[in-house]
Amino acid sequence: MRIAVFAGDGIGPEVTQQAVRVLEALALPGLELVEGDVGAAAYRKHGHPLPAETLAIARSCDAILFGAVGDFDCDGLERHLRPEQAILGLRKELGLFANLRPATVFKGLEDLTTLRPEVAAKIDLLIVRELNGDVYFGEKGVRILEDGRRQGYDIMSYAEDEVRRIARTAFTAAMGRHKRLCSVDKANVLETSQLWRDVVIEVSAEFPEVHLSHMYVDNAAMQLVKNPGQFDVIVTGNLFGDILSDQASMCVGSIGLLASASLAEGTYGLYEPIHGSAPDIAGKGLANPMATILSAAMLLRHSYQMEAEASRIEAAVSKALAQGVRGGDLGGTAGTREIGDAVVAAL
Ligand SMILES: NC(=O)C1=CN([C@@H]2O[C@H](COP(=O)(O)OP(=O)(O)OC[C@H]3O[C@@H](n4cnc5c(N)ncnc54)[C@H](O)[C@@H]3O)[C@@H](O)[C@H]2O)C=CC1
Ligand SMILES: CC(C)CC(=O)C(=O)O
Ligand SMILES: [Mg+2]
Repeated sequence: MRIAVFAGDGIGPEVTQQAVRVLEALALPGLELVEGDVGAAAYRKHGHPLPAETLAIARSCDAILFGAVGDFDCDGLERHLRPEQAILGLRKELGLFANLRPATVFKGLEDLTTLRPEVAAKIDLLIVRELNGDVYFGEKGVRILEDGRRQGYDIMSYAEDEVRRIARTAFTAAMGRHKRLCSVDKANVLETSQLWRDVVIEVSAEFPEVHLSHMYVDNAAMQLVKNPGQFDVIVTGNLFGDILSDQASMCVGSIGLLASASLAEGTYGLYEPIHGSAPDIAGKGLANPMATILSAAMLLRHSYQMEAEASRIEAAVSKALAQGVRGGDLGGTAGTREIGDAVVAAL
């Protein structure tokens, strides 16, 4: 088992350290962890947020455990040197096109979400976000118009094969759950979304057992708060999925709880919390590492088919929460290390 560990910036190293402790506590046979530099930390050391050495480590491993990148001090750098290019670059270079972001309410947290407990309690959804295309990877820049005004632009596009493969991932995920798939787009305004919708409908013919519905993204944002229990699997593009998953995190309690898997074809994957580097709390030992710990569980499940070990980690997180171990993000006082201790003890 050879796993790359890219901790990154801000709270990245703090939360990753706790996830590594949990992996080590499982005494997995042949576990080898290989650290690499990403983000602002890598830029300062190597002059690039995703150095060739880091990419080589990634390619030499079976999976990546990723913390977070981002540092407001780097916001003035040219875009290709900004810390966020590390995660975008890894996703693109490694063909990590399918981002799975599950959101469920842990027992005992129903009162701690921003929704009414009876609304939150029904949440058990999976957001399947396309990760290699959309406006994030289109041509972009700032140009000068004829009248001298500056104009920023980012091209949104999806090719049909890109939609087809993420749709298949989402339908397959729905088959393993409650067989309901909601495709979220903005087809009433965007041509990219109309093609998205047409292709998702084409792919649905391969999955006759799955009930497919469509929803505009603005309505989806509203429905996630009004009645999130209606969703089983949501499939959507890169930008909409990014936004909706942060929103879903608060529907279940905190962004410090949401894990993710970014998968390529096959078993290779990158696993990271959905949150960023949280500069406002970095270095203070306040970050909730549970999202990263749960990402390590997803790593064992998806890249190594270690279902028992993955479930063991998830049960330990659940137990720690049930025992009342709560970070500041959930209104508690437990620090990053203390939460890590509690999860390790609950394994
Ligand atoms: N995959 C990645 O590496 C991502 C990187 N970023 C980057 O992170 C930096 C900060 O971005 P923000 O928009 O502030 O998003 P953020 O997710 O880092 O933080 C948003 C808010 O949530 C809180 N928060 C996040 N994770 C938490 C945790 N584990 N425990 C407790 N509280 C937590 C933060 O303190 C902050 O108040 C930026 O440079 C951004 O580009 C943002 C999202 C993803
Ligand atoms: C920092 C970005 C590149 C992406 C992001 O916010 C995310 O993937 O959740
Ligand atoms: Mg995000």
